[in-house]
Amino acid sequence: MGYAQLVIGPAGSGKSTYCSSLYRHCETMQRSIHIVNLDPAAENFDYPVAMDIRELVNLDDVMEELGLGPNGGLMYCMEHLEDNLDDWLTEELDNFLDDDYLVFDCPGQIELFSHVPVLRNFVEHLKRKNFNVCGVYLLDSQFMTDVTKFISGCMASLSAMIQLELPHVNILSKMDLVTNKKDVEDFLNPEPQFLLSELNQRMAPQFAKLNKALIELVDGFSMVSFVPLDLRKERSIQYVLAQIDNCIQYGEDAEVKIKDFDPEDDD
Ligand SMILES: Nc1nc2c(ncn2[C@@H]2O[C@H](COP(=O)(O)OP(=O)(O)OP(=O)(O)O)[C@@H](O)[C@H]2O)c(=O)[nH]1
Ligand SMILES: [Mg+2]
Repeated sequence: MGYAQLVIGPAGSGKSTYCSSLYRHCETMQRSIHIVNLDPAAENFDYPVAMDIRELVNLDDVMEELGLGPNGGLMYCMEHLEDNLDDWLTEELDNFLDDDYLVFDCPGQIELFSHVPVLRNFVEHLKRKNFNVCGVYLLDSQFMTDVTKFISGCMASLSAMIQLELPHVNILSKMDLVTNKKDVEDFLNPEPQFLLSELNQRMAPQFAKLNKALIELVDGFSMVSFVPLDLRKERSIQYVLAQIDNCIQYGEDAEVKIKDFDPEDDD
């Protein structure tokens, strides 16, 4: 049984930064973790890249040869990945051990969840290869200070959740940039009733019924829950990781390994 996180979320939400911080955290904890780059447009990495989509397909070549722009080119690359699940991906996964923990750093294009089944098929492939997979959805805390942005963030996360049908953890990234913690705390675990009244205040009266339906939808999918992440704090990274590990039932085997270490060596 392998373990995997699929790190998704809008462009610039902090996915790659999260991956590199997670890598460093696990290094300190003497815990083995492998970060995979699934973004054909990525150029600089702060983590050792254990597997790289750019070895399969090159975005610059695709754009030049097919006359595509950056987004069309990226979609082509991802569809190329989808066509190569059975050969390229299977071969690459063979390089890992049975109980390895992989973290997939994905591109941020929203089309990947709304238009094409590539990530869904990618996940299905991982499951067939015996991976326990968790969707880790990052949202930038900068955009979480009022109810309309909160709802639109929830809807984007929900669309990923519905497409992928994975255990799903929502993360509020870049908490170090939040000056007024109270503004954001309102949205970490809000009461549906609070959201509805905020939304009704913001929008014209004719939207009242729609607002109610939206809040019920988001609440019904248990979406209204975000784990804050402050990368400056080891504790915060540890907490987020524990939530995700719990989702993919990573732990029992790991405990055996931790016992192999001499606790005296740790501090
Ligand atoms: N202050 C702060 N900045 C962050 C944090 N995480 C990411 N950033 C910054 O936000 C920008 C985008 O971060 P990335 O990690 O590249 O975001 P991404 O989601 O991988 O972006 P794409 O791959 O383009 O979709 C960069 O300038 C980062 O330095 C954080 O926790 N705190
Ligand atoms: Mg990135």
